[in-house]
Amino acid sequence: MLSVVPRAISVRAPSKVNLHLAVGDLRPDGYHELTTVFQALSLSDQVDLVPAPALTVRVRGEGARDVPTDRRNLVWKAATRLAHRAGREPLVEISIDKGIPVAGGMAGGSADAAAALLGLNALWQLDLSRDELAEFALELGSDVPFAMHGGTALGTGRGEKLLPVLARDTFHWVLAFGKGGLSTPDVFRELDRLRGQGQPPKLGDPEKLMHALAAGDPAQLAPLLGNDLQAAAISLKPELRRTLRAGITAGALAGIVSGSGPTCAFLCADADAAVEVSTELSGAGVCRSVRVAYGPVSGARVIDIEPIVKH
Ligand SMILES: C[C@@](CO)(OP(=O)(O)O)[C@H](O)COP(=O)(O)OP(=O)(O)OC[C@H]1O[C@@H](n2ccc(N)nc2=O)[C@H](O)[C@@H]1O
Ligand SMILES: Nc1ncnc2c1ncn2[C@@H]1O[C@H](COP(=O)(O)OP(=O)(O)O)[C@@H](O)[C@H]1O
Repeated sequence: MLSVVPRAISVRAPSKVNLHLAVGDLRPDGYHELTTVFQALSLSDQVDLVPAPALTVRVRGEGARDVPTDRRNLVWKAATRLAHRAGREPLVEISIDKGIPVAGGMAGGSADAAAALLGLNALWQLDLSRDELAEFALELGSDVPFAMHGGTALGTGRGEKLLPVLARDTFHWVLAFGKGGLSTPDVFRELDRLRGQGQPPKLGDPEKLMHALAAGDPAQLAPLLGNDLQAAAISLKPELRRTLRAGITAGALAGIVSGSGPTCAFLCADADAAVEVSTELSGAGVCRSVRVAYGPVSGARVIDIEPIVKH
């Protein structure tokens, strides 16, 4: 009998932007209750997995120097936990090609973790269901379940309770990467501090925003984008104000800080407008680099399997 065993697997892992990020109260477990609308974007990392004599993580690309290659890397955690569950050693080399900015509020580490879970499930032929993988995903981080899910989704709880949201057509974005990153816990802590002083006001519910998504109308969506963490990110990095202004001056419909920042995401009228905004923003000297992207795209997906056929 012939059986096909994967020799190497490549997984594409998308970034995300929070179109709406309402932060509720701090819970006893140290997390905040969220109501968020995620959109998965075409800006991605690629994660390649190949059997190896020992667990090894390699990182290249955007911000690679700032990414740990030991047990602190989320893919390392994904591999050891999945191997433990399967009763085997995590003998795999994981190579990450980063396109997503590190500590940029675009969930790059979460994307890689989701990719590793999906890729190892295939490489080790574990046959775990999406629901079983989702449990591992949440243990690795609040954003990892969405990185597996993709598309456009409403997230509640820590952001892990996901419901798909209808988004007609494709939305076009320009992303301005910040100089340096921001730590997610620091930004949540700063929001708690600002709220202790009585500001900023909290976002309402995302109902209107979801109508605009269903209509596929960027002009209708633009004024409804909102992020409770934005004030905290700006408080820690005041130069973000200039970046946000520069994107609007360059012709974007709206700009927000992506998640905990410091990446700024600008919604544009269409693909041509996004290219124009990105060119102008690149010349404005208000950020480290600029990319165009579109969404929604699917969650982490196996894009290539190199098979060994066994007799
Ligand atoms: C803010 C968001 C918005 O999508 O993304 P990023 O901007 O970081 O990408 C997420 O909530 C981040 O998710 P993720 O980066 O996976 O965070 P985790 O590792 O789970 O948590 C890191 C820390 O962030 C804070 N945290 C995170 C999620 C949450 N619902 N409440 C929190 O207070 C906690 O201090 C926690 O210890
Ligand atoms: N595979 C990974 N890619 C990027 N960062 C990682 C990874 N694994 C662990 N990290 C750590 O997680 C931190 C947050 O990274 P990242 O997911 O890129 O940002 P954010 O939480 O802002 O979306 C980084 O500073 C880095 O130390």
